[in-house]
Amino acid sequence: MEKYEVVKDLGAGSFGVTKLLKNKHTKELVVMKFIERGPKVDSNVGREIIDHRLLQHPTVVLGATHLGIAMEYAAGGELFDKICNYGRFHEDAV
Ligand SMILES: Nc1ncnc2c1ncn2[C@@H]1O[C@H](COP(=O)(O)OP(=O)(O)OP(=O)(O)O)[C@@H](O)[C@H]1O
Repeated sequence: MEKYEVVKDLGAGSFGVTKLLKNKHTKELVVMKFIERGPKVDSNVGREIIDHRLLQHPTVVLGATHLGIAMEYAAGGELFDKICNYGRFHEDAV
């Protein structure tokens, strides 16, 4: 993890916090979801890892205190907002 610097916190979900990281050398952006090791790592987390594997093979990092799931950065904003705006656009068109 020393290769990366935190750009910003993206948000927090039921399991942990998600941060945007930048590789200090290549400048590549990556998203990492940090889940504290312990009881929170349950079958729901397992399902999330399987879901990510179906989309794109994730890098799962096991640290001393946290489980990390690395993802591609989706920079286009919130999917929820896009779906709501899509619905509004189609209502207006009718
Ligand atoms: N790959 C990503 N690229 C860009 N933003 C992301 C990415 N993954 C998560 N985020 C942002 O981080 C926030 C928190 O994500 P996280 O996966 O921790 O929780 P969630 O999916 O919103 O909630 P829950 O885990 O409770 O279903 C998201 O709402 C989203 O705004």
